[in-house]
Amino acid sequence: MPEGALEIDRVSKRYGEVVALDEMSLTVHGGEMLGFVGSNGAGKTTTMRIALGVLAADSGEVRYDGAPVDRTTRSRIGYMPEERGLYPKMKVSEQLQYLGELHGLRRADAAHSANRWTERLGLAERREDQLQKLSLGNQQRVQLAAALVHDPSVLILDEPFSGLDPVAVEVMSTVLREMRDRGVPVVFSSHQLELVQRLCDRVGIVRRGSMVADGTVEELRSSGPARLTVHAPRAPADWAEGLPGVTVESRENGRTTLRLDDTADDQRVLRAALETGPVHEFSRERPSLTELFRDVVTEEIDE
Ligand SMILES: Nc1ncnc2c1ncn2[C@@H]1O[C@H](COP(=O)(O)OP(=O)(O)OP(=O)(O)O)[C@@H](O)[C@H]1O
Repeated sequence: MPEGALEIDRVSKRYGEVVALDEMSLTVHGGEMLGFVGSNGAGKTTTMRIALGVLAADSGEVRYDGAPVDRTTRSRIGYMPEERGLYPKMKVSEQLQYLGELHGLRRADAAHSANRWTERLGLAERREDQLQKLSLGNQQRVQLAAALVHDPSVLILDEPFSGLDPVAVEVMSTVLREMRDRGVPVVFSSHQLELVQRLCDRVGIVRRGSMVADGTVEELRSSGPARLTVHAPRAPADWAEGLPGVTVESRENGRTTLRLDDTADDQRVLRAALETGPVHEFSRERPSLTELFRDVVTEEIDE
């Protein structure tokens, strides 16, 4: 059972004047699924391509199981590129078998694995079709099969869920969870934050080529600002103004939504609300991953 971690250690990369990665670091442990999120151009694809070795870093190191990734370990990686790089005119099963052999499987094992994955991913009926005759969603399933056909020890997937229908999303999610449960480190990029929040053990948020937040969804959520909803129907409009660490986000029908930073004291807020009359609701919520992400992106725009 594969158990090694994939480590990306202070990797930097420039394209001419453009700094694509600036000391990017991330670790995915065996048996862990990491969601890699960030705005367009933040550096996700560049990181993954460097991890796979199709692109060279200017500095930094990529390790698997403690050792720098070399040709042998590279062949143990299953990769799903963003620009789906399969042969349009080749038949599905031939293509998968060929890729399996390219990764070192014997012909019979590659054929067996190609059959197994096409069956598993609902492509059994399409094995003899040219890839280009398949719908885009089915082509994507073939791409996943191509990443899996050699039974990889590491899985790196660039936006594997984009453009998939809900059934295909479930198939993809189940397969990725299974790989994770078998001890494989799984990392995928996505802009579908609810899906990332639901599936991933850990999330890394990347901004301008560096990791700016990394942790379990719960850790990230508890590190972000809390939100408080207070229903005090008799409170005047300005009741929460001037409370330290508190920003009023909205107010509607006597219900005020407040954002609390680390210096805010929620009990002081409660006392201030009670001074205005009855308080029917006082509930504290942590931000969703979408809100955290928006905060990071907003900071980027503000700078
Ligand atoms: N071949 C290239 N030549 C020049 N600049 C590039 C090249 N590839 C990427 N870049 C630049 O590097 C930066 C990082 O791009 P990258 O594709 O890694 O981002 P990303 O996070 O994957 O974005 P997206 O979510 O849009 O896929 C961007 O500024 C991009 O314009």
